[in-house]
Amino acid sequence: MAIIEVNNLVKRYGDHTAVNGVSFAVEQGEIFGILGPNGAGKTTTVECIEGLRSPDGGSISVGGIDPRSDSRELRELLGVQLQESELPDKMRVDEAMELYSSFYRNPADWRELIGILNLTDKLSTQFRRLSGGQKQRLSIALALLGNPKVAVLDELTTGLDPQARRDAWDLIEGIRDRGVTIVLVTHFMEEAERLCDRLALVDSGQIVAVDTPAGLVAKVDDRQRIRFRPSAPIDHALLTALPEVASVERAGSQLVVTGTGNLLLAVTTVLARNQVVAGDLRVEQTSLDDAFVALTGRKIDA
Ligand SMILES: Nc1ncnc2c1ncn2[C@@H]1O[C@H](COP(=O)(O)OP(=O)(O)OP(=O)(O)O)[C@@H](O)[C@H]1O
Repeated sequence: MAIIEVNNLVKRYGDHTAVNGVSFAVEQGEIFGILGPNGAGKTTTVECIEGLRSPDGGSISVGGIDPRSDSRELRELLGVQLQESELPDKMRVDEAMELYSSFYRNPADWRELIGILNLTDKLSTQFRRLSGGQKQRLSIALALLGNPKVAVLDELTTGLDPQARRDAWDLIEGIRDRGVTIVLVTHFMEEAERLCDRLALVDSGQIVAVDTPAGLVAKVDDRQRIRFRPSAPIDHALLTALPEVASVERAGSQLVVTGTGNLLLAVTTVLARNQVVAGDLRVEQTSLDDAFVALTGRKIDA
């Protein structure tokens, strides 16, 4: 069952159309990713879902509610991550949790949330003294305070170090396991691939594709890549002559052969026939990164 439905959403800033006819549905209980490069219209789309911006066209339903016409009901249903600048520097963690709890009819037990988010020993710490990862965790705690059915997390892990990012991923999976539907805005491929049940790829205000990470990769092609270090020089023409091979490139001392079908068997047979041994051989499947490039014609700069 869809908990969020976005139909033909249009949002303009002056004569710039930031979101241009976007439609998708988020199913209850999933982690739904919105992935795209800077300026693609991701934040504008979720701000319309959050009722923070008025669409110029199309319709949005969150649990049957129109975000613009019923903001009070929406607040009980939808948890929104605060931006860093929205918390006073000198406010302590426990003060922030108390204050924001008072905004909800049926707030969650904030001490339990703080425990889950591993911030119990920071209760009397001022916001400005928290690390980047701790600030992010606090913003997630605040987003979950109202026991929302849906949490919108925008660029949650930007600016975090790799370990803090992985911790945040575990946390998000834990929240989903508690039954919360999550809309995750990101421009990190690895994050999208690891976390999202389904993904909308967005580029220049439009949806390019919506599918599971594996489905997006399969949409593009079944191309494979083989990397190896040849034990002796091999004439590239011997490999490019194979019907399975699309290209052969040199990368330092390695050869990278791209192709389809039973590429591995075809390539290793030619190598063996020419007394060449393939050292450090690796077979790489198409990644979400490759899929994005194939579908949009450009790379996401992450
Ligand atoms: N308040 C605003 N006024 C004018 N233009 C805006 C405003 N907010 C966003 N834009 C423009 O609309 C486009 C989409 O911006 P948006 O922030 O939605 O993209 P995004 O995909 O979230 O990118 P980012 O990852 O950089 O946040 C961009 O070209 C941006 O410059």
